[in-house]
This record gives sequence, C-alpha cells and structure tokens, in this order.
Amino acid sequence: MRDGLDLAPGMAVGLFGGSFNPAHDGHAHVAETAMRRLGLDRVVWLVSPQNPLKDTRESAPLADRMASAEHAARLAASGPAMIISDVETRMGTQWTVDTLRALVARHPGVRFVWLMGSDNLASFHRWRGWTDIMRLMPMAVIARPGSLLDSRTAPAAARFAGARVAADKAKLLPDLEAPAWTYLTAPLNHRSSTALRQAARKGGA
Ligand SMILES: Nc1ncnc2c1ncn2[C@@H]1O[C@H](COP(=O)(O)OP(=O)(O)OP(=O)(O)O)[C@@H](O)[C@H]1O
Ligand SMILES: O=C(O)c1ccc[n+]([C@@H]2O[C@H](COP(=O)([O-])O)[C@@H](O)[C@H]2O)c1
Repeated sequence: MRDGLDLAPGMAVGLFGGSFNPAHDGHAHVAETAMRRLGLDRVVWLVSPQNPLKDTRESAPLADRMASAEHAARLAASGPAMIISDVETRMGTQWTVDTLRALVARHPGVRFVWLMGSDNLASFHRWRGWTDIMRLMPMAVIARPGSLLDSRTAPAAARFAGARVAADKAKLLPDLEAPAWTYLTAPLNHRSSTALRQAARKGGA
C-alpha cells in the first residue's frame, strides 16, 4: 500500500503528530524551529485520527483538521518542506509506536526524527511502547510554556538522560542512532488549541 508520502532515501524528515484541533501558529513555530535547528528536509504533520488519550467529543472532523494544518503549515515554510498527511488514517494506526514502526519499514534510508512539544515529554512515559519509540528514531522536544520544569524532571528524560544531545549539537540528531534526543528552548509560543476552541465557543455564544 502506498502511503502518499513523497520521501526519498537520505532525506532528514521530522514527524510531527497532533490533533491539530485546530492547528495554530504554535504548531508552525514547532515545525519551523525543528526544520531550522535540526537541518530537516521535510516536516510531515501527522494529523491523527484521534489522540488515544483525548476526549473524542471535542474532536473536529479529520478534513477540517487537515485544512487547518495546511493553513498553519504555510506560516512555517513555503514550497514542499511541509507535508500535511492523513497517513495514520490510511494505515489504520492509532498509537504512535505503530505509526512510526510502519513508516520506518516503508521508507528505508529516510532519517526520521520524532517531534513534539515539551508538554508531551512530561507525560511521554504514559504512551504505549514509549521506550520502543525512543529506540526507533531520534526525538526532538520543543519547549512549550507551562511545561518547562515538568518536562525537565519527566520520567522519560530521566530514563534516557544518557541519550540526551546538547541543543547546540541538534544538527547531528537525524544522523544519530536511537535512542538520542534533544530539548530545544526556542523563543516560546503561548498558543494552544484548547484556548482557540474556548475563544470560538465564547465568540459563538
Ligand atoms: N505553542 C506550542 N509550543 C510548543 N509545542 C506546541 C505548541 N502547541 C502545540 N504544540 C505541540 O504540538 C503537538 C500537537 O499539539 P496539539 O495538536 O495537541 O495542539 P495543542 O495546542 O496542544 O492542543 P490542545 O490544547 O487541544 O491539547 C504536540 O506535540 C504539542 O506539544
Ligand atoms: O501512542 C500514544 O500512546 C500517544 C499518546 C498521546 C499522544 N500521542 C500522539 O502524540 C501526538 C500529539 O498528540 P496531541 O493530541 O497532543 O496533539 C499525536 O500524534 C498523538 O497521536 C500518542
């Protein structure tokens, strides 16, 4: 089965999973920061069918979240650098570990890096197969307001302390063997989808 992802062997590719409900400039900030600091060729925005740890009732349809991600990605870069993908829906994978295993198998020679905000590092040890994710591909964590301290003391950070790469060596990350991860303290962006949904509800009330 083709997955619709146009990736060539040798490319350094960030995988950026999210609900994008809706997408916003904080997501653009993560994608742009990762691309620049890790020297990535592409960032694939994996628009998730449904975050396994979130409430389904609040989730907008996939097509709306894809459109929203397309719009936000244009804030991050023009040209082919940003790829908005429904590959998790196509492959029928819900858990990140399954998605990443499948993508690694389908794209030999691509140098993948998993990207996420620091709020997710704080809770990463609750994800299914999280130690397997750490061993599948390098990971870059982008600082997010409200989770800076939590994420630095996170169980996942402690467990893989020996695999941490200094931020000023982040460009090496796509070439390193997993486990390897870095924490990027870029200028912070305060946007969140929750706040946007709340504002929309107030506006519509
Ligand atoms: N402002 C931000 N700074 C850094 N990372 C962010 C920011 N906003 C979102 N992210 C990261 O982007 C990824 C996808 O996030 P998601 O789509 O859940 O957006 P969200 O704003 O966190 O949504 P919600 O408020 O509904 O939880 C996650 O890894 C999250 O940590
Ligand atoms: O696989 C898991 O256990 C898991 C638990 C929570 C979140 N995730 C993934 O993390 C990414 C960010 O999720 P979210 O909802 O914070 O946007 C998205 O790709 C989710 O599928 C994955």
